[in-house]
Amino acid sequence: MTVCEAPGKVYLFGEHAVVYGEPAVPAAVERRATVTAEPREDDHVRVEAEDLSLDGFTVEYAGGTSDRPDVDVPTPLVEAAMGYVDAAVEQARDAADAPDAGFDITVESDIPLGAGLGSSAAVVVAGIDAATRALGEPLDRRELADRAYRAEYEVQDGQASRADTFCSTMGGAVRVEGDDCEPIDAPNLPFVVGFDGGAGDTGELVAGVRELRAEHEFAADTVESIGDLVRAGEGLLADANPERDPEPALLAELGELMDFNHGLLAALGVSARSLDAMVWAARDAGAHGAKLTGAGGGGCIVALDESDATETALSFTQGCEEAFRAELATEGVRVVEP
Ligand SMILES: Nc1ncnc2c1ncn2[C@@H]1O[C@H](COP(=O)(O)OP(=O)(O)O)[C@@H](O)[C@H]1O
Ligand SMILES: C[C@@](O)(CCOP(=O)(O)O)CC(=O)O
Ligand SMILES: [Mg+2]
Repeated sequence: MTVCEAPGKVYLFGEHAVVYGEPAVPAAVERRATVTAEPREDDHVRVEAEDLSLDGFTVEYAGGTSDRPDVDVPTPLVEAAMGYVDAAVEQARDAADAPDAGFDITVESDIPLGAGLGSSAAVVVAGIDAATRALGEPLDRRELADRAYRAEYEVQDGQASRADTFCSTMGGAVRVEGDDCEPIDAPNLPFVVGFDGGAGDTGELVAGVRELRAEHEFAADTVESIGDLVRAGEGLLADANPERDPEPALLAELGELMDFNHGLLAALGVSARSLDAMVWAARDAGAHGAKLTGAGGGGCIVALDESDATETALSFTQGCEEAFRAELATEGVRVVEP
């Protein structure tokens, strides 16, 4: 039995625009998906996903065709859920040159689903790592990140960047621009997350931006402007001392860029009333800046605040179901049981 866990992430800046080749800076946070992989005698894959609905469910299938789950879960949820685990298993089989390998897989996660914290990437990264290790063919981190990206790319119909999967694999803050992915030295930023209890459909939201961008030059310009602000943000991070707590002036400047980034994402149609409400609650509470994180449509916002004011204000904000401090996960994917 092999167990691996991989972190979720917040976007400091650059989601959506990163899909079109602009740079983005996500940072891994200490909320993890844990995947257990146990090789089987046959070629079946049995998946237990405890967190996918109130009751969780178990599904067993061979060669990618899902049987009925054990409990009553709507089929689209099962299909949506199985997509990522299925793609991770396929990548592991391919990497280990074991096309008929079967597994018992268990997924547990404290990353809210579809909320912009990269639960899909964490499940795929931990899944491929656990399954390849279970077959005695561990991958180095770069290859693991690459295979995890390919899995997300497939499930999201060719609409995925390398940002989430690279960040979850490496941990810490990273910079992604097209195929170019590098860890960056960043100071420990005081992230506060607000979660509206809901989710957005990543594929649909990405497709919406794609259409807007194709239709209007000003939407394409908006995407480019996001790239410009990411470059400005990177410059600020590069000048900061990663060993020290960030200076108030740095937080103020990063916060201003986050506010700007949220405005541009809202212009691209991916915010939501609940996300805007949480962003404003954070700003009113004195956060340096706040923005939605991830695909949007519902889910999470991220704010910068070293005091407790934002977390407290969010916890009293109508529409915010959970507010928490998100510590930087300096370690990416890791082995819990070899
Ligand atoms: N605990 C889990 N168990 C199984 N699958 C999961 C789990 N968490 C996330 N997933 C998969 O990831 C999908 C959500 O990914 P996505 O829509 O990209 O949102 P995000 O990555 O922002 O959380 C879920 O529909 C499911 O397929
Ligand atoms: C919108 C996007 O930039 C980020 C999606 O993040 P999440 O899956 O919502 O956590 C898509 C991508 O980069 O693949
Ligand atoms: Mg995702």
